[in-house]
Amino acid sequence: MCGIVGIVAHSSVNQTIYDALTVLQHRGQDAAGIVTVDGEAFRLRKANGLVKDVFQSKHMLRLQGNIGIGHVRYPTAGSSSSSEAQPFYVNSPFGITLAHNGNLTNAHELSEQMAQMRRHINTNSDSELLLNVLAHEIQQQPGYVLTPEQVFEAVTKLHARVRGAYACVALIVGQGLVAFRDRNGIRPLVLGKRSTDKGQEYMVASESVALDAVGFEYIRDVAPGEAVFVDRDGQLFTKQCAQAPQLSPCIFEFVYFARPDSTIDGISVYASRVNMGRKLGAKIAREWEDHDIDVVIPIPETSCDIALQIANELDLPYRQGFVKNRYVGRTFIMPGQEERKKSVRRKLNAIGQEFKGKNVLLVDDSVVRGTTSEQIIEMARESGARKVYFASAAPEIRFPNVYGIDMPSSQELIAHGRDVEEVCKLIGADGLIYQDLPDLVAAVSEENPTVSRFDTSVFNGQYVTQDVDQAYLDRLNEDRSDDAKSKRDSEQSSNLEIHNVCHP
Ligand SMILES: O=P(O)(O)OC[C@H]1O[C@H](OP(=O)(O)OP(=O)(O)O)[C@H](O)[C@@H]1O
Ligand SMILES: NC(=O)CC[C@H](N)C(=O)O
Ligand SMILES: [Mg+2]
Repeated sequence: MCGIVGIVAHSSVNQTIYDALTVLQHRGQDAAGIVTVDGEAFRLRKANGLVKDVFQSKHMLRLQGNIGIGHVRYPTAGSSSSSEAQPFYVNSPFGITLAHNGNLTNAHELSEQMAQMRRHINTNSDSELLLNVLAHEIQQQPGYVLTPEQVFEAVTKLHARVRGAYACVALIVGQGLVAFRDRNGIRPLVLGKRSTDKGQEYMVASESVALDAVGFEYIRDVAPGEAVFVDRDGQLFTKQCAQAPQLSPCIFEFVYFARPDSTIDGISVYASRVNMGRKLGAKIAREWEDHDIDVVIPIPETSCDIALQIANELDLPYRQGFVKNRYVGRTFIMPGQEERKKSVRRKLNAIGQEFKGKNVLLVDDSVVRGTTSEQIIEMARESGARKVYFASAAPEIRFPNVYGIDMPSSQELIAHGRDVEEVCKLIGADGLIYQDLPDLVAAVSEENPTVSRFDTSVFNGQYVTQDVDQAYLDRLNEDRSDDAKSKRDSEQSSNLEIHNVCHP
């Protein structure tokens, strides 16, 4: 996952974009970048690292301008090299820079098309390809000033070429800011506004929490397939640019990725997690009628709201048995398995008295590779737990994700090719229970019944773009499994970092 933000304001945007990125940090910890337009020049700062480390005062001072975009990255294509940090830039037409959340499923095809159009792509990032497709389509529009209709036509043509998941924001020098969401609306994107003495200001962001943090008012979610254009005079234009759009948001945003205080497509992430807890609690009461659980303990941080509701359902005490080190980030979105493994014990520590002599039910939002559950169960036993049961608010994850979550290889998923008993044994639990998929879908859609379809591919292998076949998944596995990545990243450490934009 990645986080994106774009702002058109009447005063400097550098600090506001920075602040918005800090509340989107949970979507990507690998790299961060901001581009502003200062007169006719782009100002860019991007590098590997967290927002607080990438931007020092000297960079902020150079990021002048009233219009800008930002990105936090969690790589799902290409490498982790800083040269693939975003936003990406092309100098023609006008000068365009783009930030992308998602993952394209026809990158190979696009790469061939770009070569035929004699457009040079310097990295393996699908986002660089997407920018070049946009640049190509804008290039086809005549004149020196782009009309909103021309921008929308370019996005319409882009939708016709590009497949997969993409929520994007782009700046076009001298023209304005354009943002768009793929025809399935797989990744989230919201639009907000702020009134000032000088007039209206607009902002787009991955999650509504970013609007809240910087004092923008939520207008609405960008619709699937829709494009938003804020021109150089600050006027807002919107248009549906895709054929047969159908909202199908990624359900994993609600399970894990998004912050609980965000609302996505009219669904409160927090409320959906409470519902997940209610439904899973009911299943535990039903299937483990004679259970001997003494206490419910969450695995911080994402599962806390879910576990509290399970405790309520089962009429059991809820205890914070693990303390989270607030200075360690999210484990699952770390780049390699070694790092992820080490991070669990650095991040979580048990409070002995909550475990000693007790039968505990540990609750997590999901079990993906099993990195967390395996170690956490071991820690609970080391702390004296008598029995350790485990509940997952998401069903078994058995299929790769191709839309912006780095789960490229089914072999790395602990539930792939295994039944619940086998997984239970592997993670070392005394009992394991998963949420059922219809219950998960109901938990989320209850909050907005107008959203009837979700991408649930990691659970059932049904990909909403309908273009993902075994050959694609095999190639993904070859390109991006943990082994392939570590080999490639070490080979590419000397990747040329070409940033032909004013760089503070
Ligand atoms: O089975 P695994 O491969 O370990 O992945 C699943 C775990 O990873 C995530 O936690 P993470 O530490 O990333 O973030 P959190 O603090 O938001 O829970 C998620 O909440 C699970 O705890
Ligand atoms: N997680 C994402 O949204 C990743 C965006 C893009 N595919 C990249 O790898 O940079
Ligand atoms: Mg977690």
